[in-house]
Amino acid sequence: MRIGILTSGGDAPGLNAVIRGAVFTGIQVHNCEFVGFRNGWRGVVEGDIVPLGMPEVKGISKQGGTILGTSRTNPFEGIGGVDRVNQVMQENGIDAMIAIGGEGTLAAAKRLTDAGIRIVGVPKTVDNDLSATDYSFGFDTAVGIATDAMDRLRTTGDAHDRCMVAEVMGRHVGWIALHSGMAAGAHAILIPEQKTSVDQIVEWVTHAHDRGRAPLVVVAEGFSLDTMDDAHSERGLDAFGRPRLGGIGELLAPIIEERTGIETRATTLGHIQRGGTPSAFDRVLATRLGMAALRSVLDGHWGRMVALQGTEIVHVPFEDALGRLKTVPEDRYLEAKVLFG
Ligand SMILES: Nc1ncnc2c1ncn2[C@@H]1O[C@H](COP(=O)(O)OP(=O)(O)O)[C@@H](O)[C@H]1O
Ligand SMILES: O=P(O)(O)OC[C@H]1O[C@](O)(COP(=O)(O)O)[C@@H](O)[C@@H]1O
Ligand SMILES: [Mg+2]
Repeated sequence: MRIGILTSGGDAPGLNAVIRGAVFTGIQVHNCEFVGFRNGWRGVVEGDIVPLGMPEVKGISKQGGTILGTSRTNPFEGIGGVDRVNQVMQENGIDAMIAIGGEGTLAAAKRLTDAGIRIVGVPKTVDNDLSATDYSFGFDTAVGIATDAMDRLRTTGDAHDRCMVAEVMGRHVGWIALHSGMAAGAHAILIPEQKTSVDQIVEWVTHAHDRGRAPLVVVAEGFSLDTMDDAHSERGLDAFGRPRLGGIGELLAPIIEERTGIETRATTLGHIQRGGTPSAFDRVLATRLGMAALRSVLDGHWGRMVALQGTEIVHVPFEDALGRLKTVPEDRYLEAKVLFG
């Protein structure tokens, strides 16, 4: 069998380990052949294909980014569409595809599978917001990087007796903020799921400071104060019409400083959280997902994605991952909240 692999959407540490897991098992155990589509669906639509054999995947599971490149191209736009995808697959002798990507990638994969194209999905999200998988690769790495950054912010905060605000990723959900904030002993964790007042934040910061602490406030980029309708966005829309988030930490810092009288600094971690080498956990998870995706292809599980449930890798229909975000449940937030202030 000849299988095409693509990575689509924002990158996440572990993409290369998924590719290696699938290619290694496919070639060594099942006599499959592979090609890579370059830059996500764009490579599918444009027929931009590269060889993908053992030499290409050697040693890549520890590499960040994706050896295939990625994009946010919609395969139904421009010259794309079902007929074009079928044509490129036929011309290149490709029997099936493994699509690694986020909700949009899987939505595209579902539409193509509904039209008869043979696709298996692998969920990708650094924010950990896809339903039907307990964790996605990249999330553990991002939490590790954010926690390390907060440990560092705490020592400089202590030295100057300052309040430090750390802004982390999390467009719609606060998983990275919740986990890294808990790990680093934050005095307040602000997430998109829980609108919060300035008064409440000021109370937590003041209380921590009164106990002799340099307060650490962790805020997800998608967080809104209770007075805001939408997440803070001051840099317009991206090429796909989504508001560019970022800057809520910088917005909060002067408010906290003015209201508490404690000197306050904000740091935005940004794409550092997505770059570089994946954690051991993410390498193992991603490798297992890649291997399972290959098994799903061999078993003909079209229209399904592999997922982690508990400690098992299972496969679920694309629709189970679509349309419903995996948000931080109230009880997980309340559990963390006990530690605030
Ligand atoms: N219903 C859809 N059909 C086809 N393509 C889609 C659909 N929804 C989104 N996409 C495409 O998938 C791209 C990648 O999105 P996604 O996989 O969610 O990555 P990310 O979450 O990192 O942005 C989107 O930018 C868009 O072009
Ligand atoms: O800068 P980019 O590539 O547009 O992406 C930024 C967005 O991607 C994210 O990192 C989410 O990525 P995931 O889709 O992997 O969860 C958000 O936290 C952030 O808003
Ligand atoms: Mg996403």
